[in-house]
Amino acid sequence: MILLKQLFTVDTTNKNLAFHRTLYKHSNCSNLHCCSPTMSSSSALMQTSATQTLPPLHATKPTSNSSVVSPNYAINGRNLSYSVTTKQGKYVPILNDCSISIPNGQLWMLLGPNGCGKSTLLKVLAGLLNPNNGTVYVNKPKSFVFQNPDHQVVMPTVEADVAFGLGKFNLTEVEVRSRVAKALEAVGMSDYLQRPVQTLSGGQKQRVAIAGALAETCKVLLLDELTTFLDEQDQIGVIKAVKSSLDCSKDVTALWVTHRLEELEYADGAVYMEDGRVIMHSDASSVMGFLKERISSYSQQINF
Ligand SMILES: Nc1ncnc2c1ncn2[C@@H]1O[C@H](COP(=O)(O)OP(=O)(O)OP(=O)(O)O)[C@@H](O)[C@H]1O
Repeated sequence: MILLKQLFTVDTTNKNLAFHRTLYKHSNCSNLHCCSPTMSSSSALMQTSATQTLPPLHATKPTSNSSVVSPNYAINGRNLSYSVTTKQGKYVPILNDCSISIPNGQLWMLLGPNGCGKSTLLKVLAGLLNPNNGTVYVNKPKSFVFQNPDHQVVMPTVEADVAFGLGKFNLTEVEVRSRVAKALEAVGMSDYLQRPVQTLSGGQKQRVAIAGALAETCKVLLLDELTTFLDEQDQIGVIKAVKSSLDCSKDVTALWVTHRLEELEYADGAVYMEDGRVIMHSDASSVMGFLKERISSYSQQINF
């Protein structure tokens, strides 16, 4: 496992967004192109020294080039490229011709070394960034949950926080309570209804944030490295909560950005990125096998 972490944790660049969840509670994340994330000015496509020495890649599983809107895919991004031009006028490519298709009702992981473009791709899919090229289809409503648990919860109690986004639906009090109860059950937090949010652990806050999205009947969860700040117990709690909420509802799809390979065991499928490109897009066990082989080649190389 140490080697896996070496491969996936070389560049410790910024985490560059501190958007507050309230923004998304009001907007439902569908028309946020106007939000302008504060991006790092560090150079893009920062390939890690570890992966530079690796042997050539396996063939990437081809993805369909069919219609952008497919009833089978909750998320379908085709040939997405994204670049920025710095204040100094330097052109910085970040995503290069990325295609990604996530079937309805499944939990997929978006994996890759630090700085390979995972968060940027997720933000493009969320509509937070406009791609320079390509097309995006994501089922609505969609919700984006950020990695810092303290940015996720805004109300004094768990119940109030999960109910917070429901104001726009004109629901009766009974309907609100029922949605909140169902959402908290889906993430295993039913017993925490009246808990002050400041007494929750980081993982519990993440689960409350996910419950808030589920209460709003979101169809797609875009989850950006939720376990980064959590201890091991909390990490497992959050990933299991996502899995069980998908199992409960059947029509919620989740894309989970991570660089922890051990989380792959909970996924139906995975997309592996390097250097701004999608390298592999397949079922979870194939991607795991591919990455293990890659890590083994790497460890053989550094032993000589
Ligand atoms: N606005 C920007 N200007 C310059 N470089 C940027 C900008 N936005 C992102 N980058 C760079 O693009 C690369 C990809 O960033 P991104 O955050 O998508 O990577 P990541 O795979 O999510 O990384 P991590 O695992 O560390 O979170 C990084 O090198 C980052 O510094």
